[in-house]
Amino acid sequence: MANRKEKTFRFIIVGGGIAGVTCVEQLSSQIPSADVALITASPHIKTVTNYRQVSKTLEEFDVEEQPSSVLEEKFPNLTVIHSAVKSLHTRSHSLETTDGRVFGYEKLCICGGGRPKLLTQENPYVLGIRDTDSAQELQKRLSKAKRIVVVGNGGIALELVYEVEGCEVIWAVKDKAIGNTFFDAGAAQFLIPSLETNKPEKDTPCKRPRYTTEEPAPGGSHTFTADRNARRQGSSSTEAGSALGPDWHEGIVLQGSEQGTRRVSLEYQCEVEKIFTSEELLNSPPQTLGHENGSWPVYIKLTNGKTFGCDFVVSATGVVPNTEPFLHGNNFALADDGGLQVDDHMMTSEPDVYAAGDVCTACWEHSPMWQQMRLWTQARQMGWYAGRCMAAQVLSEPIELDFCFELFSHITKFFNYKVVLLGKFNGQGLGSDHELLVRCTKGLEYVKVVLSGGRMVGAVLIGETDLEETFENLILNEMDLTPYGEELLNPNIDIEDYFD
Ligand SMILES: Cc1cc2nc3c(=O)[nH]c(=O)nc-3n(C[C@H](O)[C@H](O)[C@H](O)COP(=O)(O)OP(=O)(O)OC[C@H]3O[C@@H](n4cnc5c(N)ncnc54)[C@H](O)[C@@H]3O)c2cc1C
Ligand SMILES: NC(=O)c1ccc[n+]([C@@H]2O[C@H](COP(=O)([O-])OP(=O)(O)OC[C@H]3O[C@@H](n4cnc5c(N)ncnc54)[C@H](O)[C@@H]3O)[C@@H](O)[C@H]2O)c1
Repeated sequence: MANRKEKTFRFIIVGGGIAGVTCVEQLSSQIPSADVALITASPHIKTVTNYRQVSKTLEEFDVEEQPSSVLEEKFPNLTVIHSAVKSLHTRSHSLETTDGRVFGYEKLCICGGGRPKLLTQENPYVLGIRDTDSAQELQKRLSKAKRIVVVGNGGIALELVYEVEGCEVIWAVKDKAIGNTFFDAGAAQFLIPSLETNKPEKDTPCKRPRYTTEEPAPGGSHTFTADRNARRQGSSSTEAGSALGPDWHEGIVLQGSEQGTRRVSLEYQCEVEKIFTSEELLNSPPQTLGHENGSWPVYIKLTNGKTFGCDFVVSATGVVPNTEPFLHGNNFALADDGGLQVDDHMMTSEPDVYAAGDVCTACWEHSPMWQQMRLWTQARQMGWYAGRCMAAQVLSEPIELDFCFELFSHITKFFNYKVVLLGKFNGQGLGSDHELLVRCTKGLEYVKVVLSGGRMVGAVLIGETDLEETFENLILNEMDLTPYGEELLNPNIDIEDYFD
């Protein structure tokens, strides 16, 4: 490295997202005298506000973008450096930023997050959503759009197709049902009517002790149209805000160029074959257009043979860890998903280098009820725990894997329903060695329990079920539930009293 070290810090944290900021807060509170630097490429930092511990492992909070001065005022020994890390030299314990400065560290934590795994990087009509800028770009482009195509079947796609109004949405999913990263086909079936209306239909609980689903035919499609006024009546009013947080879409207007209804057409079990610009289309065989006219700026051909013209494509196809600047010349072990492998102390394979949040992959032997998903909650938990591990090492204190990694838990909202996911909520990794109990009341709630060897190992709770704490306890206690059988989901039994 040509440049000399400007300063050596005891701790450097890279990344001003939830993982990095939480790590800084934890370290600075535990060792207030330590010199800490936060190096971040973004002008603002993300902080957790209104934190609420819902149960032993479930937590809820808001995410706010704030100026970094807020953090510096709180922690006098903290220096925030607004620049991107260009290269890391683990042997000399130093890193270089894009503005040519070099900083030394005793301990480093990489919290560089992830970036959208776009269908293609080169096409200006293909958008990804990650931060405030990309959300604002989406809002701007949407305001002039008549039709968009959303590709992907995870969190962003679920939120987007529900929120967009005044613009036709073609939603292309690889799977047989919607929301494959969070739900199975049964939950998807429960949610689908919300695309047409938000009015809850009052039915009596229908207990479905064994699980059955009706799947769309391969390559099948469905169109859902919602009445905007009906939807407004059903939804509670929300204040607009500028921060991209768990309710990121509530801070921006996702309104297309037309007034009125929401219209979502679902294309199941298909992927993207090709994306054409209108110029490229001129040079392709005439049948490529299908029933489309040639006046859209971009066209997308799906593997089910259909071609759609649209104003732009949203690629909601997951994230890739932001590892590039840190790899060259170093010897990091990478996981299959491209993340920096970390052990049960959030340490990477390089000495004195830790990692947390979306950039890392948890490679310790997980608790049977936990799995990594790239979520705000886990970014916060990992950042917090990485800070504790770094401090513990410096202070020569022992530390054990935190309890939050015992049980996977996530609380969120999809299609205006509260959604709680616990443990192996989709029977992940259980093969055929599990059974499901399902209770479903159309428009009101969907409760699914995953049982293995008579014990509850996971649950999906959609709606105001109020079951999260009891089910969390049943999973953590590993209680044999065989004697209760299907009574477990009997709506006429107050399950809390049952297990008191
Ligand atoms: C639209 C959207 C909605 C979401 N909704 C939810 C939700 O409802 N619930 C939920 O739990 N999760 C949600 N997520 C996931 C959640 O945002 C992420 O899991 C979480 O933000 C990851 O935090 P992080 O700190 O690891 O990374 P990030 O928030 O990505 O932060 C990374 C930071 O590192 C900085 N950085 C990157 N490279 C460098 C470099 N070379 N040098 C210096 N700095 C660098 C970046 O500028 C940034 O400040 C959503 C994600 C998106 C995109
Ligand atoms: N409420 C929430 O909890 C929430 C909301 C939004 C986003 N998030 C998180 O933000 C991150 C980004 O969200 P996301 O929706 O992009 O990712 P995701 O991982 O949730 O979903 C990605 C989806 O894209 C599909 N996919 C991948 N490659 C594809 C391809 N080539 N063609 C078609 N489909 C493809 C996958 O099957 C999957 O359905 C994720 O970590 C997600 O968990 C969470």
